[in-house]
Amino acid sequence: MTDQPAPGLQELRAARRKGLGLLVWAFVFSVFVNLLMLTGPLYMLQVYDRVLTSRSVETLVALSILVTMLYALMGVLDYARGRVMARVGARFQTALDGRLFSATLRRSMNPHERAACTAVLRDLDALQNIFVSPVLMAIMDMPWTPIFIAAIFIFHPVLGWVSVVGGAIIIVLALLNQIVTTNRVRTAQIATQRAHAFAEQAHEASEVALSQGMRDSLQRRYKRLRNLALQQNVTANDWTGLFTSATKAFRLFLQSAILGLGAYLVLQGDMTAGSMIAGSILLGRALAPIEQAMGNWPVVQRARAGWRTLERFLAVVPHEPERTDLPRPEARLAVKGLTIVPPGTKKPTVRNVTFTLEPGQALGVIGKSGSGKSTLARALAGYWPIAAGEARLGGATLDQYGPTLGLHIGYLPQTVSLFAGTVAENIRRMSLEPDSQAVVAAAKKANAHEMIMQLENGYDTFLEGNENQLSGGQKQRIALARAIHGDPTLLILDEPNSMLDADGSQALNETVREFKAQDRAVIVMTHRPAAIAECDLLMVMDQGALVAFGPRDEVLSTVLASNPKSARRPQVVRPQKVSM
Ligand SMILES: Nc1ncnc2c1ncn2[C@@H]1O[C@H](COP(=O)(O)OP(=O)(O)OP(=O)(O)O)[C@@H](O)[C@H]1O
Repeated sequence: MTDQPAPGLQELRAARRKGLGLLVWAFVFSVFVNLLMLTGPLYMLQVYDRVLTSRSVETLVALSILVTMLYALMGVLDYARGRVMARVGARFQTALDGRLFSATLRRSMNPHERAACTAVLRDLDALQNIFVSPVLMAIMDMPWTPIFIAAIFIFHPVLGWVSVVGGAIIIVLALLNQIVTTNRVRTAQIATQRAHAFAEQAHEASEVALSQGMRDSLQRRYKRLRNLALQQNVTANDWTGLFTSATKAFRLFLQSAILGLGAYLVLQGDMTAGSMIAGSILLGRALAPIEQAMGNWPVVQRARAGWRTLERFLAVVPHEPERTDLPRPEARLAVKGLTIVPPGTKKPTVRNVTFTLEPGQALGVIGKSGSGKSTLARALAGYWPIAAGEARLGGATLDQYGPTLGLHIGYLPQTVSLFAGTVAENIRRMSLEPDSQAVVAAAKKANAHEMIMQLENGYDTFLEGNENQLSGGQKQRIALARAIHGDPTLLILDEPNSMLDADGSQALNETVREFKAQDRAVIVMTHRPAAIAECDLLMVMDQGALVAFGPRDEVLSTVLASNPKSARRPQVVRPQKVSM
């Protein structure tokens, strides 16, 4: 825990350091690759000044064999450098993948942040991408630019100075490129992300989109977003392209200018023809990294923007504190003054709720739509944070269990989500360790076993996430089996029979009965009378407050049976253990 870097910038730097050893190797390869870049100019120099003057074929052959070998070596080293850089990127990505996934998962509980969470994962890709793009290698080659230009000075000082001025103009173009395009590229990226997010949302809601005649409207909205993104991308590309082309043309011109100037100096007898050709080639090599970096500048800008976003994102998601594993708790739930504020909002939707649930009891929670039942379920399942008050399971607060809370609580949310995987994998909560016995036992308790056996491949039927071949009731039964899997101490079921038929409902009640018999506890949030058949206690909620609590029949008769609308006045019946 103590050796963990601080969230945010320190984490990113620590991830970058993971590849430092390899980066040193890439740099060493770069040194040799750049030295070998001198092969071409030196060959020219020798051919023009030695071979052509001596007319020696043997020298030409010997030089050519040497050059072939040197180029082959350069190719090998350049390839090795590329391989090493790809691995540097892989190390960086691996160092952050797990932490980022867990951080985005935690932030996803706030619906306003979900799109940003997906975007952050893409930011990591953009950062990893820079290691495999040619731009980083071009940056590694840049320190050689002044060395190559210095070598041109050896041929002739005039050529050297022309190269310096030419190089300076190219650097000014590169800086201008950055100044002019940075904001434009960023705006274009944001617009593109918005269009992608909209498309994803539309795909998820394809059922309603296609059945409610929304296709054209959605398509028009998508096209509007795409056109906006396209316009901005085209503008950004135009500017980048302008600078890239200007640089390329100027570099080619400069090479020819050096050649022309060199020819003049040769005519004046100030230098040899070989130096003239070698100088021109050397200038090309000196300026190539700048040109290459400019051509790939959008990759750098994207990565820089990604780095900043990741830094900000990780800084606000602390590391999960390491917790001492607590033993399996007793099914005693003590809730005191519980107030819950949904993530991303400020107003509590459940206020000051107090109650106790003993082992062997089942509690039904009823109330009008929007009264706070699901909010309570989410907080008790450890999904939403508790704003005030506390909830203790077996004497420990929920957060003291850390991630192991899920082992002790089985939670069936109101909206069922299944993952891409087999039925068995879904029931065993996507664990990588198969445990067929526990899976089948959970499915049997959830009355899902027979239904699963009817599927094409039984427990090994592959489900495509939420959009799969199952009916609503079938999904609910599999999700119930997932909640029961691992024999949790407390079972929290939010509208568990909203999609079940009479048999399913009956089986659910049997499961609740079995849980109670094993001295565990169950909480059922529901609108349906059938779901509270096994409940000993009943809680009535209204506008986020507990308005009645006590033995089921007492609460039903005193609060609801008389006048459901009067349920606003608290009529709390003291909790007590109901004899069974
Ligand atoms: N993610 C959220 N962000 C902000 N407010 C929310 C969120 N989810 C629910 N609420 C608000 O919390 C209140 C209680 O909602 P909740 O879903 O807990 O009610 P419920 O009793 O379960 O309703 P239903 O019976 O319709 O499922 C509502 O006013 C709702 O608008």
